[in-house]
Parts: sequence; C-alpha cells; structure tokens
Amino acid sequence: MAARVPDPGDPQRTGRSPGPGGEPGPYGEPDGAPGSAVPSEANDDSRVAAAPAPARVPDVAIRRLPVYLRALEELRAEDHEIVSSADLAARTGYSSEQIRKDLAYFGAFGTRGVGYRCDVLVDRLRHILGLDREVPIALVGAGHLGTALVRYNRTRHRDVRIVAVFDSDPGRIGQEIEGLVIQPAEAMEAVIREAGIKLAVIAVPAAAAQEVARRLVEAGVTAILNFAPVSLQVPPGVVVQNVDLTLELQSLAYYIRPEPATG
Ligand SMILES: NC(=O)c1ccc[n+]([C@@H]2O[C@H](COP(=O)([O-])OP(=O)(O)OC[C@H]3O[C@@H](n4cnc5c(N)ncnc54)[C@H](O)[C@@H]3O)[C@@H](O)[C@H]2O)c1
Repeated sequence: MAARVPDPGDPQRTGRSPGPGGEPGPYGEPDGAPGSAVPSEANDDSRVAAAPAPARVPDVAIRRLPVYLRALEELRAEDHEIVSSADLAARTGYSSEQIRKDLAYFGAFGTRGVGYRCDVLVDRLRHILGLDREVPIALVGAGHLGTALVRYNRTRHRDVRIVAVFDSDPGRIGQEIEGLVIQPAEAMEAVIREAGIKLAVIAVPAAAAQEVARRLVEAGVTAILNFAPVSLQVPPGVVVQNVDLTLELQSLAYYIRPEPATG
C-alpha cells in the first residue's frame, strides 16, 4: 500500500502523487525522523494535555499511530490498565524504541519504568488522529469494490464513516447500500460542500479517477484514498493514499517464487 500524509518537503505537497505502490509499506520501515525526538517514557505527563503536534512528523510515524491505537484498544478490552512499549511492540511488530520515538513526537505520555496508561493513550491517539469525532467520508464509484467498501465500513466503523456514495450509472443511482442511497455523480460537489466532507474514497475505473479527484478537490476534499490504479495529480496540500491490490500481490509473488532469483 502506498500512502501519502502531509509532510513539509514531501513531493505530495507539490501536487504530485506517486504511483500506486510507489511508497514504502506501513510496517517497520525507516522513517528519516528528525534528530530532536525525545524518548517518550521519560516523563509522567499523563495528567496534562498532550503537546500540540510538532511541525514535522514523518509520514510513516503518522501511519503507525492507528496500528498502535488498535493494539491499545485490544489491550484495554482485555482490562490492561498500564501497558509498556514492549507490550505494544509484541502486539504490533514494531520495536519498543520505534514506538517510544513515534509517541514522543506528540509529547511524552508515559512513566519511565512503568509504561503508559492504556485509556489515556487511547484518548490521546484518537485526538491526535482526529478520531474523537466522526469523520464523514464520501465514496465515488459504487461498483463491486465500492459496494464492498461501503458495506464493510458501515457495519464496522463509527469514527471514520462513509456517509455519502456517488455513481454515474443511472442503474445504480437510487439503490441502497447499508442504508445509504447512491446519489448521482452530478450531486457530488454540492453534497460534499454542504456536509463539509474533507475525506473521500475513489473506487471508479482508472480512466475516470483523475477527473473525479479534480472534482473532489474542487468541492473541498483534502484527503483521498484512491483504489484506482492510476497516479493522481492533486494540488499542494491535498493528500492521496493509494491502495493497489495487484501491486501488493505481485510483490508477494516474489516470496513464493519456485526458484530464488539470482543476480
Ligand atoms: N474489484 C476489485 O477487487 C478491485 C481491487 C482493487 C482495485 N480496484 C479498482 O477499483 C476501481 C473500481 O473497481 P470495481 O471492480 O469496483 O469496478 P466497477 O466497474 O464494478 O465499479 C466502478 C463504478 O464506478 C462508476 N463510475 C464510473 N465512472 C464514474 C464517475 N465519473 N463518477 C462516478 N462513478 C463512476 C461505475 O458506474 C461503476 O459503478 C477500479 O479502478 C479498479 O481497478 C478494484
């Protein structure tokens, strides 16, 4: 999966988007973190407000936060009150050092030698990610993939929630997916503006994706999850994250090839 998150100096800010699969994956890659980061379990500041996010947090650190959040929510559901970075490392596959460093970008949350208060860290991470409110999402392209995405999202997620679905096929318009009526693509801009939607999913054929992206941005969308196998051109400040199943499978094919590659 390729991912783009805001990051000064990032090519995406110039309005370019990498092709699908053109970025490192979310698990365990180096992040080029600035040298000013301070290990996080050094201070007990769990009683005070989290420090505001620093100006520059590496893309990959941001992308690890939801992984930590999921692990913490699992631990909390298992009645863990305090967790160490080692506990989180065991759940996520990231190193304790990596986890402490990532959290330190947003302030120190833990107590040295003790760990993090699970409920406090869950709240902080949800706040940092903007998930302490429902994030409304628009999806464009209610075909095979789009329909599956809406079903999955609407039955499982409350914080990041698809609230509007659009398609250009008259045969699809007016049909329902999980209680959402598919709206005509012509209504996209007005509905997105009216609802203040900033995040959208593109699940249209590749040939239609760039124009859909342009219209989404025009309507005020600043973050796009793109499933179409095409590199989108977007203005500076708009974030595109690409998901390309085929590229993921093709790279995995390397690990099951019959003969080790030579040279
Ligand atoms: N199906 C998969 O497993 C899968 C997996 C990964 C990626 N993708 C990619 O996701 C995209 C969708 O795949 P799919 O299999 O769901 O295709 P699909 O043909 O089933 O659905 C595409 C939908 O987009 C709609 N559409 C076309 N142009 C539009 C426009 N301008 N505005 C609004 N709606 C428009 C079509 O009417 C259709 O309902 C493709 O780019 C595909 O390559 C699909």
